[in-house]
Amino acid sequence: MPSHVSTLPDGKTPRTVTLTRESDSVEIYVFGATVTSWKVAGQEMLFVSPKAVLDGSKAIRGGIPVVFPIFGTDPVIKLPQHGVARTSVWKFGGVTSETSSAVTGVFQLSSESIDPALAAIWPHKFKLTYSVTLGKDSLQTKLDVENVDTAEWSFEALLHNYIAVDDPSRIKIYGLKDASFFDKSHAIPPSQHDYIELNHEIDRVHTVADRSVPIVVETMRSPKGVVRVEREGRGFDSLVLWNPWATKSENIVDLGRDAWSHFICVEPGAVDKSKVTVKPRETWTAKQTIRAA
Ligand SMILES: O=P(O)(O)OC[C@H]1O[C@@H](O)[C@H](O)[C@@H](O)[C@@H]1O
Repeated sequence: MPSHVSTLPDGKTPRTVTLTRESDSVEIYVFGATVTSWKVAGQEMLFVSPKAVLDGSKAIRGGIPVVFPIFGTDPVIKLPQHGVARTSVWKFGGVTSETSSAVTGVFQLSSESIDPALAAIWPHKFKLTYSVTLGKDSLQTKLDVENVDTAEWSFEALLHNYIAVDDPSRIKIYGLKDASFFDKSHAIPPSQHDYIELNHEIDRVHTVADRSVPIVVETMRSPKGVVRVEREGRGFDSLVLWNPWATKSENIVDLGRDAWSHFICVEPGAVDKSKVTVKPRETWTAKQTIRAA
């Protein structure tokens, strides 16, 4: 069986979907369409906080939350931080493709099914389709944003990957040498190398001109110690790096004391200067593939 759906105690409402192929698997909560586990030959590649809230009352701390239609907060659009997608219940549209090398599950969210209070703040009509494909040593997630309204609107979107690492001060991140950035934390100076190393918190929004260059993280784990994040399509021009380090993580209630030392967020997106405008009936598509080696 390529997929398994677990349900809430009523026995009917889907809670998680698990896709499997050979000894690999991916688990997705319908709450937020949040990927909460990706295992390659049994090894977990993503971080989920031991204090993550999984009952649908709060965005899940870890895995791959989907950020839409704002990134961070917006002084004009008064939506909650990172928007509505990560805290809405998505519909599982089923397994749409299964070959010997990959299996794909699809999730949908439309403006009609978000919290009416949030829809009143951001009243644009949209359809999101999120396709999760488990391949050999790879996880691909594709986001389609369709404007089903009568006027154009703008949005930000981002895939907030929490990549599991053992010690963020030992990792190296390649692929951002020529990228411009602004640093929300103003914590670390630009790297003198062709990689980024961390010894402090980081909260940086990069604009990446060349999407064909993958972001490569040497996680120093074993056996799969290299994670590549590739971006395809016209969509993801931004790349955010985030880790709150010890001091800032004290204020994050669902993170836990030392949890900051087990992840680096590597987040492809279309945010800030790369904000997107879609016309009526237009669909914007962006895709990432994460590979483990
Ligand atoms: O705590 P949240 O809402 O999940 O956000 C976590 C972080 O997400 C990052 O993408 C932002 O750049 C950070 O500024 C933010 O703190």
